[in-house]
Amino acid sequence: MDTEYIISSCPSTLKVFPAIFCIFLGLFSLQLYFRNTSKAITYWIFFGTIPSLVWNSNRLSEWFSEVFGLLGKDSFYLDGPVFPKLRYLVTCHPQNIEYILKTNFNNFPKGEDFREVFDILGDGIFNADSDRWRLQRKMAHAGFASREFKTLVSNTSQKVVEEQLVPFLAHVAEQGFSVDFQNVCSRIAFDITVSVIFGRYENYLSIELPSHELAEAGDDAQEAILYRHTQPKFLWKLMRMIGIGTEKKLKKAHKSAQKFIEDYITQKRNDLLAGVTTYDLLSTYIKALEDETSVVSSLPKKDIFLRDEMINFWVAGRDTITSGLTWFFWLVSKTPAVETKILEELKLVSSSSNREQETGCTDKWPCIFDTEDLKGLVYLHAAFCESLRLYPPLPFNRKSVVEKDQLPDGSKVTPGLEIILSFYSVGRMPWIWGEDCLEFKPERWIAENGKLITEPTSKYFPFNIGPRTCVGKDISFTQMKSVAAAVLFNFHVEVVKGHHVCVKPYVNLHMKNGLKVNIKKRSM
Ligand code: HEM
Repeated sequence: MDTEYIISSCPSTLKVFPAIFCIFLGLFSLQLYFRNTSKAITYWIFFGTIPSLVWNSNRLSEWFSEVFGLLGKDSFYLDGPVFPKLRYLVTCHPQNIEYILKTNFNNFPKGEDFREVFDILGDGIFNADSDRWRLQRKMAHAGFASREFKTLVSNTSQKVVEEQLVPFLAHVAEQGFSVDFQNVCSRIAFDITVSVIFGRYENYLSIELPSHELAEAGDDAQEAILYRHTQPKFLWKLMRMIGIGTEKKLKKAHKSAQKFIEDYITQKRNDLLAGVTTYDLLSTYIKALEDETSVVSSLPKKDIFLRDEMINFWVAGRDTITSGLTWFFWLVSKTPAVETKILEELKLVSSSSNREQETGCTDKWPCIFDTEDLKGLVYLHAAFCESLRLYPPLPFNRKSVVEKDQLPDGSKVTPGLEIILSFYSVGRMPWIWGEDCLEFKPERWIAENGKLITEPTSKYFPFNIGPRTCVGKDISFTQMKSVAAAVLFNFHVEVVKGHHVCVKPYVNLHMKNGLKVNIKKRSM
């Protein structure tokens, strides 16, 4: 074919080419449509499953569970628009999850997409992969495992519960008005988290229900990040470039959070220079970064690292504890048999002879439990394991793929595909947890000898598993048990009749309408 011919036939080529392209696109989409459409999930011509994804974006966790249930299997693909190509594998298959998070961990990093969506976490541990992550993990592990830090966690939880939570609830009980318990949990989680990370008491839970710029920045950021999860990348990037909508809100929230944390860091440096001894995470990190023998001393841009790491810890702690507590109280309030057993256990601990001598707890109101008491609360611990199974604060995790691989259930994964691990759905499949999987049964976690069962970890992922297991798992139980023991023993929490509980579209699993409750004082 000579050049002259090509030029002379150009106008008709220009007409024919789009037509050929459209026919190809149509055939390809039809093939996709006929191959995949089922009752469980609709594949649309040209758009794949993206319309279904967008349609269900405000109830992703529930939608995934419905699709798994209808398909009767633990994995399915979500195909994006034909052009550009987007593909997800959604799975709740326990062996797949174990393979991705543990057995072949190195093949499934967080990846670039994760970092883009969560860019506000900067250089922090959640966004890190490979060697950089290993270094940060080592550092975090050392901080969380220290005896002094664990003591600080117990003391601060007890202090915040005694000085803020109990007086606040006593006030609500006296006034007789109803209160949004999710808001109470969010405020107490904020105060507890800020106290262990920054060594500060912000009194965000107090009778006046004050506003707090850092807490509000966190809420705004969550909303915008969820939007990024459910919209095509080009759309939110365009919004970010122009500075409109949720992206505008996110930018403001990010700046505000950074400024707040930078101020905390400056004040902490001054305290340390003045010789104040503290064991909160911020102090530990400042000291380590200044110590030339420390593993993190070689890190570049130390100030940015310090700020971003603290933002990561704060985000990691606050919203998970809020979610863990709120769903727990709701489940307990609607399961009186469980509440009775928790109270019996608390009564036993509160009236143990040693304790009575030390605190005289049975005679006085309110009764606050300390770390030693909490260790003995097996049934309460089991109740938390069970509520986290049904309502994991982080309902899913995302992973990318480095090399072509096949998962234990036979699903094929290739680079470019994103894998969504649906922790929420794992706890809700009858073939994984039994026909009674939707029932709240702490007994699932207690062996015949009365000890806690740890075996179901092969199908239990609320804290992740493998090398990236949550570093805050132990402190979470201390904090949540400390709050739950004090609240249940001293108050009766009753959900307002007719209040509708449903899941909020958020990165963390929160309640859309909050949790409206009435509080009454309880004397045991
Ligand atoms: C009920 C409470 C909690 C739950 C259910 C929970 C759950 C999780 C999950 C699922 C992950 C993995 C996330 C991912 O890979 O993207 C994680 C990681 C992490 N969690 Fe938690 N978390 C809780 C509380 C906390 C607390 C209180 C802290 C600290 C203040 C904390 C600190 C972290 C950190 C630093 C990581 C990152 C670990 C890494 O990437 O190596 N978590 N958590």
